[in-house]
Amino acid sequence: MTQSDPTEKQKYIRNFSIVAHIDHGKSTIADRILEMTDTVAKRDMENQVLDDMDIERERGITIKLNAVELKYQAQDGHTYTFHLIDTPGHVDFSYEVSRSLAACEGALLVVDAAQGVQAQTMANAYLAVDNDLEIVPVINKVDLPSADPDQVKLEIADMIGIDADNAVLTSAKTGLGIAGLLERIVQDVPAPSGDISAPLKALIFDSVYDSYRGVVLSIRVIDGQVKVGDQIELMSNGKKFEVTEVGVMSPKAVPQTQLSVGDVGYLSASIKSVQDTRVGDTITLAQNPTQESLSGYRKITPMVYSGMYPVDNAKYGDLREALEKLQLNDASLEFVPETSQALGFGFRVGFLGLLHMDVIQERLEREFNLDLIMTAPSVNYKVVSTDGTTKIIDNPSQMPDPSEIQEIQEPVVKAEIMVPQDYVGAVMELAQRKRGQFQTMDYLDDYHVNVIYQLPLAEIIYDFFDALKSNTHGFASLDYQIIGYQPSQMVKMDILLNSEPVDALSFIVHEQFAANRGRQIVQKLKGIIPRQQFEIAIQAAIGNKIVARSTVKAYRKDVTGPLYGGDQTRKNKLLDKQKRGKKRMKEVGSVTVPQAAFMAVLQVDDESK
Ligand SMILES: Nc1nc2c(ncn2[C@@H]2O[C@H](COP(=O)(O)OP(=O)(O)OP(=O)(O)O)[C@@H](O)[C@H]2O)c(=O)[nH]1
Repeated sequence: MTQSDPTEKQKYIRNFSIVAHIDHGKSTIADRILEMTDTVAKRDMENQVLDDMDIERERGITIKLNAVELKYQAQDGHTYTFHLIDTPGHVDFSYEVSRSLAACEGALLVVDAAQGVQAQTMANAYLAVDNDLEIVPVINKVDLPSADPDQVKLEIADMIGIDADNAVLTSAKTGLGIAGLLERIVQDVPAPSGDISAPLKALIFDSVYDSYRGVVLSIRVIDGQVKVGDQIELMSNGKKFEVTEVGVMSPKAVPQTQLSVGDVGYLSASIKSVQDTRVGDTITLAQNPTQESLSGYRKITPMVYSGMYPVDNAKYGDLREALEKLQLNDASLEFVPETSQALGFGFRVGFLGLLHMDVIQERLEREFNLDLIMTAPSVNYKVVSTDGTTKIIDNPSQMPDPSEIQEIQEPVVKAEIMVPQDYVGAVMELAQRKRGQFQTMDYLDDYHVNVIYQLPLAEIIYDFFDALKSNTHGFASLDYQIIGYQPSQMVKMDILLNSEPVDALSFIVHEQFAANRGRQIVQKLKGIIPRQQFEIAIQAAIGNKIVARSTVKAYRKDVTGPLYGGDQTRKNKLLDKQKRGKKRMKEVGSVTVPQAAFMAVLQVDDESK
């Protein structure tokens, strides 16, 4: 089959992403671009228009990728259609980056002029290179007094290996350089190369659930075209649907009659089940299907698992529905039903990291109005039994009896820590403490070192990143990937309340830290579990061996007791607070256990005794 010439429209399309290390200014650059192309009227311009979820605004981070269409009148007199796809920068969300890159021909690689190249700059640049994208280096925040664009150019060349002599210098804050950046997009990013006369081939790179329209897909048309009334087929499962609406985001949804080769837009087709659509899947026409689907995205597997239980057991169905809806947007979110003796019916949920977990929990509570109890996050372990079988365990309470275990293996990561040479000692000390094994150390230029360690994932997911930042005054950056499993001396710690083991409080810990962690957790729980009308004995045990114990004395609680006088508003406030706190408590046997107890294991410090 010969490829037909690109259409006139196609020649003037530019599809690009913005990639960067966190906080280097992607969202602000996107805002300026929207403003300069009059996509958003100045008066409607809120900061970071693309970050439209409340949580994103509040935390100032981008969680979901967003695609927006804008028109740009270039100096050559033509009007270009830009599709800008914003991507998140946090290490937890790097899978979103790879999804959006597959829909583009180019990437703006944004680097902070004061901070220079960081670990995620490199990781994202490599993803862009893997996707054969044209990279436009952008050095942002040149308004900062500490900006050193020439140094950053050298870093981009030395550390990433792309020519940065003609990098675009911008200040997204003042708007400086943004006009030049728009021209560079026209010149450097290639027009999409697909074939309009070929059968439809479109990539699903995102999806959201809308209660009126059903599932709304974000798509990139690679070949052919699609219009309202077409019968489409999802190539992974053969399911067919009739298209009810296609359009572009500009940045609000604007319906169109069709989407054709090179376009990035949305499509809805009365798809009711959130299970039917898979991000990374290919859409084609049922009548005239394409022969080959696009190569899917790399499969993303969760790193951390946590139990999620509704405080009110009657909300189990609501929780399932809410998780299903979130999963639609989030290919990496996994969940299966699980039961806990202590907490009742809930789900084991897999996350990419703790930030991801936090965000999901917050969305469930805010958007779906659910009160949840979550158990401490855990990685998964491979357990080789004495009978030779191997099982994957992602819930500590399912760990078999020690007498049946031949070996426990834990996931390990290759961690690349990029740091100025002065801090190498601090990094090594931290990694060593976290059971790391030194691999290699490379000088990236005269000043930056890439220190490579093999580290247990369990040590990395908790506070490693924060500890790394504080030990290096914020200069270190981290990128990691799971490389396999290694045998480790892990043990399961049980927590008993009044001699009854509480399954949801068990955790797995390295033998070396076990006794200390047992002692600390018992102390923590003593502070967290409120006094009740009877005494509560708290014990930590490995198998039958009790390693620590403590007691919460009986007490009739009256939070307003210590308040003198009759300040009723203050009293009411306290009572209100207590009532709200109650929502996140669970009766475990006869003991009332607050949410914080299940997360206490995250707060213990293996160093302090
Ligand atoms: N001085 C200065 N500050 C900037 C500039 N561009 C962005 N900032 C600030 O840098 C911070 C991070 O900017 P964002 O646009 O949120 O960064 P991001 O890369 O999108 O971050 P994530 O969405 O969290 O990945 C914000 O406080 C911005 O106001 C700039 O050119 N100059």
